[in-house]
Amino acid sequence: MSDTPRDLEELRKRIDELDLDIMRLISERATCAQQVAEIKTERDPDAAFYRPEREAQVLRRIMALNQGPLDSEEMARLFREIMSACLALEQPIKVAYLGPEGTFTQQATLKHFGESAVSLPMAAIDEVFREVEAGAVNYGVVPVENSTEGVINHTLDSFMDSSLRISGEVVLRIHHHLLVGETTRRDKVSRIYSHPQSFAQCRKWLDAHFPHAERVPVSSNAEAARLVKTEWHSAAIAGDMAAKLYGLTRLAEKIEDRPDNSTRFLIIGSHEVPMSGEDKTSVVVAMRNQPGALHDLLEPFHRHQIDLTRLETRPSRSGVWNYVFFIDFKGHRDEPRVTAVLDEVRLRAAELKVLGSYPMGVL
Ligand SMILES: C=C(O[C@@H]1C=C(C(=O)O)C=C[C@H]1O)C(=O)O
Repeated sequence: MSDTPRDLEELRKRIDELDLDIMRLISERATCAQQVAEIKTERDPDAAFYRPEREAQVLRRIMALNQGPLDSEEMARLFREIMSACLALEQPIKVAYLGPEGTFTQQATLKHFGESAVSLPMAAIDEVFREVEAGAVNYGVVPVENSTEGVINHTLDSFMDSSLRISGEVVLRIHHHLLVGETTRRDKVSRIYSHPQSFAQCRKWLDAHFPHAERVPVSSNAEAARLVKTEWHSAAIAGDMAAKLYGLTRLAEKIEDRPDNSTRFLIIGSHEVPMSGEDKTSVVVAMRNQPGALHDLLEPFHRHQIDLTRLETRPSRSGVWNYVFFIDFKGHRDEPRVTAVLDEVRLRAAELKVLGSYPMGVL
């Protein structure tokens, strides 16, 4: 490629012009979003500005129409931030997440709502639920399942007692690193801190590389990173956010045993979300303890050709029935075939609770 000063100068001039165009267009977009907010408030003074189904549609459209050279996910991420900033102009959205700061749940929160959201760390999953229930925040974010380690029971249990709805999902690729501080003697690492889930996700790597180091489970990856800061013989297994927050460096990168290791998080709120066109529904069903109960439950889904994406069983905490099933499937509760299935299941079940219909994760 020719790289004479003249070409460079011209390209930079063109970039300056384009930046002005982009700025003008983003400002015009922000003004439109402000006008949408005005119309919403005129119609209903308590209207929610944030519309998850509309945001999902905006991002899907961008991904479908993008022609490169940036890849579609990268392009959608940029638009995610533009929307986040437009929304914050009206009212920054407040989101409680399972903390502390620097956890993967915070990373998922920012991935879903963008950097302009106000994110508030909570000490436990039920605290996230409580903050949303109390109306102290607009939404909450909690982990629900990991591709290596399976379901996070605490989150499922919290849904049993809550009236909150699921209003979205976000899937995050989880990359773990072995992190050390400035004073760590790298050849003398004798203790490794992490969350038990992360230890489980990196078990083989640890057995191969640090078979003799003591593995100390702590309440979060971020807590592990915090502890390492002051201990010269310790390391932590944690992600990028925790590394950045505590100024740690990576002794080894991406040490998770499975390269496709990912965690799914749920967005919880108090509103029902209208159809976005590509939706999922989550329900919890209690069945009586009798032969064929699971077959009876699943048969209507099969007959109506509804795609199940997850099925979990939890022990019931009430004596009346023995099985509680958490089911995720494709479709929105307002679609006729979904309504039909739910009506049928309701007849067969001891109890059915729709936890929410929500857009399938886009980013
Ligand atoms: C502008 C709107 O409101 C909000 C802002 C959006 C945006 O910037 O595109 C999309 C959905 C809402 O969260 C809208 O409902 O269209």
